[in-house]
Amino acid sequence: MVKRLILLILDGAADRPVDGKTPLSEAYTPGLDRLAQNAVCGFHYPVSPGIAPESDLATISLLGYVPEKYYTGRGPLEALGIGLAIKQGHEVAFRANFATIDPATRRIIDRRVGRSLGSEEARELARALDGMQLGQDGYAVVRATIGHRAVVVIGSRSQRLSAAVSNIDPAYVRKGLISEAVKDPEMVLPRCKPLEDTEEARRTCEMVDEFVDRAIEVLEAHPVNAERANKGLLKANAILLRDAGDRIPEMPPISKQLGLSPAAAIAEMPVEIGIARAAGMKPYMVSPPSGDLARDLPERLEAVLKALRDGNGFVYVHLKGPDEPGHDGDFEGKKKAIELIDKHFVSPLLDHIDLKETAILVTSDHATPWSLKSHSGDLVPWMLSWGEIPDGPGEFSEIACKKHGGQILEHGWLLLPYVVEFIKKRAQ
Ligand SMILES: O=C(O)[C@H](O)COP(=O)(O)O
Repeated sequence: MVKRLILLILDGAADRPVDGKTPLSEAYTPGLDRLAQNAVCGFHYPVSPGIAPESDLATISLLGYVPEKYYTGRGPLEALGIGLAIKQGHEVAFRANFATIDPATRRIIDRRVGRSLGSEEARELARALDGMQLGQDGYAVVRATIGHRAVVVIGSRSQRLSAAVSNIDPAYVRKGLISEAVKDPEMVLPRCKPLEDTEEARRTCEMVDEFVDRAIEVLEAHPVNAERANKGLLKANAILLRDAGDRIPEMPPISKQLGLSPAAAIAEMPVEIGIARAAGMKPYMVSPPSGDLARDLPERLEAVLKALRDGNGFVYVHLKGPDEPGHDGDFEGKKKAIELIDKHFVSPLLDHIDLKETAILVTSDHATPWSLKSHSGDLVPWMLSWGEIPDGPGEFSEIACKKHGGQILEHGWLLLPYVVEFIKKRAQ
């Protein structure tokens, strides 16, 4: 009988075959191969066919929550992940990126400052922007998170604001509350557009534009950027805002949804920590990604083992590794990230669990094809490994799961119910 289920999400690991190969299919993964001896596998569209989701939307869907019903934007989840409360109606939270632009033309040179901004540098820059006064009684709260990433809250002391505003980031376009990755975006810093015909949305856009414009001046003049320029590094002289939201999603606890409790989460990025909190999971905190997977993964593994020892019936694990090389068009880097996760996480995990009692569901939140350098709406493979399953595909990849033939799910939110039902039926 399954006493516990581990959901392992390899961020961005899924890919689009080129010459019949993907980083997953080419990676050396003895741990995943062991899981694939006793497994079923298939595919899912993380949200719905044709949607190239961001990680947060895809993860909420994969945890079994229908986005149209629960999703309220990435900004509030990033804020929740770092313990920043939002005053609903008077504040709007955004996911932000420090970026490099040409201030004269507003052309975006690099949306992530070349992934070269240290978290301490980002904290100094955030401090220079935090508390900025906007309009009559507006303000900005700015918190750096990991690397070039940040959370920005735009607020007004007396007036109501709205999250129905466009992204100040061309890489993701807003369609209602969700954002989708844009293929070959025009890399120019846009102005904010209200997405509803209300005074609140117009007012919020005015404050967003004022913040973004004044941030360029402050960042251009900041000593951190003078130092970076002297070292020949890209300046972090702009801040991109996206995925506005004005409230935390109200989601029923996942342990109730699954009938597996209690529920725990091991996640590296603020947004997934925020999702875990919103879903009623206990986060087992780990240090932020250092850029060295071999150094970080043992700590992640230890946190998972502690969550299992503590008696959690559902453990959600979200490992960031493969996504960034996918965004950077780096096939070898993505393959290497998968191999390191296998070597330092999956393989040693298997030495500590009994697959007769612990089932493991491995998947990816979305595809980040290295050939596209962005998220895509491609089908994503999933694999359920459990000792009671007599055989399996023998390896975990888009190629192997296609050959093995398995359930294709139109929406990611169908996956966990399908897996729980599969286990129940087989256990009878
Ligand atoms: O790495 C992240 O924070 C996201 O998953 C991708 O966001 P980006 O496109 O701004 O890097």
